[in-house]
Amino acid sequence: MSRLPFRIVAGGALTVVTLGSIAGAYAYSHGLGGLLGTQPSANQIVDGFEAVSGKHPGFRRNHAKGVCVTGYFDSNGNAAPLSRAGVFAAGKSQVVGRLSIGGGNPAQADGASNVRSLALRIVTPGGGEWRTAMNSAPIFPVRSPEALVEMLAASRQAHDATTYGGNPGMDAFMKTHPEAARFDQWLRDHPPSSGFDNAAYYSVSAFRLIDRDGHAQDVRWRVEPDDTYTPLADAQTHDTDFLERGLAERLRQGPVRWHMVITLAQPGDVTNDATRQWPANRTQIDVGTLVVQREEPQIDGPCRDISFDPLKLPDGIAPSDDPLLKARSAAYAESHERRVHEEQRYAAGK
Ligand code: HEM
Repeated sequence: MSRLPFRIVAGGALTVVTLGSIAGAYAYSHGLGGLLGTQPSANQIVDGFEAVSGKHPGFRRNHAKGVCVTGYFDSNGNAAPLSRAGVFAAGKSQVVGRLSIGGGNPAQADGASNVRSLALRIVTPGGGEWRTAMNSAPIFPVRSPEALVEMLAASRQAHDATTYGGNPGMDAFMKTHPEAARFDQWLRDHPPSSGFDNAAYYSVSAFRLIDRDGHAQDVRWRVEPDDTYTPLADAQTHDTDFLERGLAERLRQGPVRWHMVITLAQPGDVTNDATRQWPANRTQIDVGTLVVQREEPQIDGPCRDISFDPLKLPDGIAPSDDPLLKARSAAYAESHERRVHEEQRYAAGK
């Protein structure tokens, strides 16, 4: 699904433009599960991505366009009292990551994307492993997989409507899901960054840190760039591939750094609703520095076969009750299964 025609046809209907963009990134089909109000299966979800974006063998079914990165995470030890995970002990852990844009089309134009993403696999010297996939928006448009199914069905109608005029599906969705307006407003207030290097990336969902005595603290995390945020320039909106090119140019000057910051929830803060941010006065702890030293094409780079499953967590980090997490884990596994099989068939000449 190309987002550019959608933007043009949608014209002044900014709500539809921005939601249409994220819907492109998280598209489901009209799966039976969604229609019946039950959890959609991973198969239905991934079939849905293919229905919206077309089938692109060997590529991720969402966030298909991206680049592999490598480097390390240098923990300063500040989170060690809160979590027994080895990654938070002071010292360095290896990182293989991926920077991407949403959507299932690997040839999508960068200029049409208003959300950037960063996925990390962090492996400690002791072998503990933490995977996280983050977006440049701190909230998500919907709070449940069922609502996501509805939104994506609506976005599909809106996409079809680019050909036939009007967007009744998305208008109807916005009426029944007013929570999605928060995400829409956030995108309007925060133009996308001019590069991969100068965006912040957020866990969106809440997680729990578990200390050595078994005490749990609800948290969210983000990485804040050392590079100064600048908004996308007008000329970039017409540029298909500036993100990877810009990152390669930036890395020629030296490593790119982000500070990892953990936000501590207070009792009563909701942990099962990714459409809501916590109040701004919550305690924030800088827990270390993410350093990206190198980028490589995803086609044969070290991130190619990794599934950045948000539930692949080390001892000391646990999931929250956010219902998006299980749906994501299942869908990422199904997408991974399909693309790795396709690679194998291609390699075998079948
Ligand atoms: C129920 C909600 C969601 C579903 C069904 C979903 C689905 C998917 C799928 C199928 C992939 C491709 C996985 C692969 O082939 O390895 C993917 C990638 C990704 N998703 Fe989601 N997603 C959801 C929510 C989110 C949220 C809330 C975030 C932000 C925190 C997010 C961030 C990402 C990122 C960064 C990637 C790219 C990972 C990589 O580089 O391999 N997703 N998503």
